[in-house]
Amino acid sequence: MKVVSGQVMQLMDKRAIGEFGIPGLDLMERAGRGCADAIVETFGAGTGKRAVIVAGKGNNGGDGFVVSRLLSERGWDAPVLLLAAPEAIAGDAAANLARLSSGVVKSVPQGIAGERELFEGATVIVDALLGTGMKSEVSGIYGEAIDAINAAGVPVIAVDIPSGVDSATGKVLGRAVRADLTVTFALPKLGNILNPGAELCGRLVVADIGMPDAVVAEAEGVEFTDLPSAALLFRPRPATAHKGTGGHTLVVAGSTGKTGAAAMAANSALRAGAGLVTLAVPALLHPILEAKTTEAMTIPLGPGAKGYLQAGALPEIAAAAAVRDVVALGPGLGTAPSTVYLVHSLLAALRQPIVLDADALNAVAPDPSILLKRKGLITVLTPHPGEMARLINGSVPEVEEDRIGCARDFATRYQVHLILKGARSIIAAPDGRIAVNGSGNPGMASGGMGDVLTGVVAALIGQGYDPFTACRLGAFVHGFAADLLLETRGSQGMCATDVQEALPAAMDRIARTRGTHHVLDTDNTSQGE
Ligand SMILES: NC(=O)C1=CN([C@@H]2O[C@H](COP(=O)(O)OP(=O)(O)OC[C@H]3O[C@@H](n4cnc5c(N)ncnc54)[C@H](O)[C@@H]3O)[C@@H](O)[C@H]2O)[C@@H](O)CC1
Ligand SMILES: [K+]
Repeated sequence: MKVVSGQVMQLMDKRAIGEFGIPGLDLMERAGRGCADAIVETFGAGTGKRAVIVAGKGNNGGDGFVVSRLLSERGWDAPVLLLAAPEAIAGDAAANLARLSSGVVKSVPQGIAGERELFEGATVIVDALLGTGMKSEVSGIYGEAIDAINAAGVPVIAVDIPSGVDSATGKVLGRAVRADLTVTFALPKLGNILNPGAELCGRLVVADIGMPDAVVAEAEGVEFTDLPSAALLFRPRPATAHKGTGGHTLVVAGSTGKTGAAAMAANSALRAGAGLVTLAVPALLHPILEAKTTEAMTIPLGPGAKGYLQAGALPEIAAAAAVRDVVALGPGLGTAPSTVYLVHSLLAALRQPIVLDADALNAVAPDPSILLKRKGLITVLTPHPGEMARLINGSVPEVEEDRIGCARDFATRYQVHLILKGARSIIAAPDGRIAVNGSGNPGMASGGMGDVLTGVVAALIGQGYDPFTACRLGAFVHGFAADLLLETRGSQGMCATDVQEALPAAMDRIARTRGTHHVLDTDNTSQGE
């Protein structure tokens, strides 16, 4: 599903009105109806129900006026608190204000401090203060209103986006409404899917406001991977499948104390559908990995009694890689200088697709330009924010400040695919395409999860998925396996091997979801695909 910034959505609104002749009033009517429908669906018929609409002076407030009118028609009591003088309202919003019955609107240009009793006993508060037109930090009467909404102890429905959330970044500008449900229009905005905005939205519903398909198709945006989108990416196995169809993944991993990383990457590749997996490890650790793995084949690398890989292992690894479809490089490798040298040599020597993680990323970080030696080949990096910070010679806060920008800059500059991990992982392609992953939960904040992801992405590339799809689908499958575990086991104490074992069920659920509605999208099933 496509996701756009608020600014792009404003341009889309303009195109719909200017080029396609759709009256702005119609768009506003459908937006308000989408909200009113969601409210009635959630809270039921109107008798005795009261929605308090807190409206700002722009079109977000205009949507709120429509909500008031439509809820009144359905028997609700739907008073409006307008944080402006009625004369300050213009355009479509003014037209909708004029359609409200007398006594419904209370204009409070001085703020809502004296009006809080209106919230007492309300069924729901409708936040129609600020939408995509928010320009600056929220303060003054708008800030007080946001605080009052959050303090009321009443369910909150946000119109388009919780007021105070920047629709382009998901950041809170000063303060923001915490909503239980957000009804957004035509397409989600970036602020609806990026944290902290995503969390402040509560459940997200995308209402169809009749945006022309061409406007949606031509809008600049990013992809969001939810369950139905993942199902469209997923290719079920053909009936004639054999182990060759699943590809052969080579995992180069492990050092003393980190044999688990090697085992998880290999086993996760198998659980993600790799036909064959070979695990190449330091010879000293070979007996341990032989015991830890069953289906994976193993190669003991390098003579000598070192518990880590050394530069001399290059020819053996290159020979092994030459007859495999993809190489996963990094889990548990350690940072011995000879291992770092080996990683550099492998990057220059191997022609196969490589998925780099963990210590392989640390080996690259001092001089990422080594990645340019692989220009034209498939290279995937899967850094967490700490590894990403090292790759850009910056800090974690710098990475977190602009996760999309950071991932896109690195991917385009070094011509790699990249998964920047963390809640709502960002997937970036060398041509600048971006996807945001919609699966996963806080239970995944434990060691080894990255090794599982590496195995999954490598296995998908081995199965013939193009690298961008492998990254999108891999990130989704990984998070979704963890989401399935929530249903039965909760998030506390979730282990990476639990996620590894849940991968087949996750992929099965994804396969069976084909053709169903977007998780976030109850009103509009296929826009943006
Ligand atoms: N034709 C359209 O453009 C449509 C717009 N729609 C709605 O319109 C919204 C956008 O409307 P607008 O562009 O009028 O913008 P908003 O209604 O989001 O807010 C703009 C108003 O708030 C003021 N403002 C901006 N930042 C502020 C701050 N930090 N503190 C206090 N006041 C601030 C601005 O000066 C302006 O008066 C969307 O989010 C959506 O809800 C929908 O009705 C669908 C159609
Ligand atoms: K809002």
